[in-house]
Amino acid sequence: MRILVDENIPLAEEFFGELGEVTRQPGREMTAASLRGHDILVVRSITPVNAALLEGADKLKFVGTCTIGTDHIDTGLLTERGIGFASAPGSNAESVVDYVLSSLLLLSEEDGFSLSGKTVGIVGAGNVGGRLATRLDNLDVDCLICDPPRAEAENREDFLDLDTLIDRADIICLHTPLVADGEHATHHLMNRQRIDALKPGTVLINAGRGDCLDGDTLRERLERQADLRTVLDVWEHEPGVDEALFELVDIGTPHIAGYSVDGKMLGTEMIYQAAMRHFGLPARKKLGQLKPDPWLRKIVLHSWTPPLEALSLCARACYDVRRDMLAFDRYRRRLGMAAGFDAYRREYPSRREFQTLRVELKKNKGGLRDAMEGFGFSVKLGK
Ligand SMILES: NC(=O)C1=CN([C@@H]2O[C@H](COP(=O)(O)OP(=O)(O)OC[C@H]3O[C@@H](n4cnc5c(N)ncnc54)[C@H](O)[C@@H]3O)[C@@H](O)[C@H]2O)C=CC1
Ligand SMILES: O=C(O)C(=O)[C@H](O)COP(=O)(O)O
Repeated sequence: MRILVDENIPLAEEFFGELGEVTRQPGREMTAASLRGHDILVVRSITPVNAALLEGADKLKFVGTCTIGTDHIDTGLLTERGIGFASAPGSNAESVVDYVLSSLLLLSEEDGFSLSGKTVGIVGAGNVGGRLATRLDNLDVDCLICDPPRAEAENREDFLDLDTLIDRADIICLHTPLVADGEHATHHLMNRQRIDALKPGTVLINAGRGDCLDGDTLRERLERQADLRTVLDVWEHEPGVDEALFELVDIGTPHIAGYSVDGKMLGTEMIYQAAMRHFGLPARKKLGQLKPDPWLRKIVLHSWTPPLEALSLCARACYDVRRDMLAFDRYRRRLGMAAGFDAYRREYPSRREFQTLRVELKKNKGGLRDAMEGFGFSVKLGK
């Protein structure tokens, strides 16, 4: 078999090599011509798998995307053409939650607020939003949820509509998929009326999809009144991000919230397993054998540390969003926005999830253990 794989997918040779020849290509350069003769296509979010690309599907039997989002895939067309398909739901959800928590820690340090005094509104409570709610809940942070599809399916009367959530929350986190139409469409879910309704001081985070938020309107609001705190990992028209909006946000990163080593490698493994199922073959390779050890395995807190100090110490040691903000800024100054956006993602440095870090506590009191576990670290009580 011949397998065409995006250049930015780790362990593709290790997983897919047993099936045949693996060819790498930058995702934005994949065309019908490059697809010809391939049996399997493995992509990331930057490759639209649509009628134009599938012109070259002369032998294609299976498409996998090593991502959670599937808005770049014409799944209906794949079904019509009898081509198997799989995505990697949940693969990098922990990584996105780490990103959001690191951003919140940074803003809380800069502005001198405590997360425990804030109400966080989560829009889209699936794998990412649901895990974020659990971790915040563990820290006794009040969470409000807006997720109309789940509210309907599960009869959840405690979920709110988006306008009520905007009215009540101090921090709003968008984790919706991009859905173009239908009852629960999310294109410009944060539209002019909702962006104008944001209270001064609101923290707005978008780590879902850029098109879920009307970027021009947000830019206009920030130009008019610099009274919001904004964190954008996803943008309209990536990689050609609006420079003026980028300059105005507090934390701006190039769609890397889900870029932990753990999340990316799990995505590859999930697509490998799905491909093997599709072809009726045994999936013998396991990620456990292939994943590198984290650079930092353990932190020992020798004496009691106030929980918030301990959290930010360990979170920063594991993943600090500042690294991505500063590095991306350097890349875009050197290469220009679009080239810098893609180059930083391609050369992304190693990053491990909070759950890979073991925190050893010599003394546990004042809810320290609960706070550390609640934040996602694995905790051991030492002697
Ligand atoms: N920035 C990044 O690097 C990453 C971004 N993502 C994006 O985040 C999205 C969410 O990821 P998951 O939580 O894993 O997906 P998921 O499919 O597990 O959850 C999405 C949730 O959004 C809800 N939803 C759908 N329409 C809605 C609406 N109109 N209003 C409110 N809620 C709505 C769904 O009911 C579902 O519970 C992905 O679709 C992807 O686009 C995912 C991973 C990494
Ligand atoms: O999983 C998703 O959905 C994502 O948004 C990816 O983590 C983003 O990575 P790329 O596919 O754009 O490299």
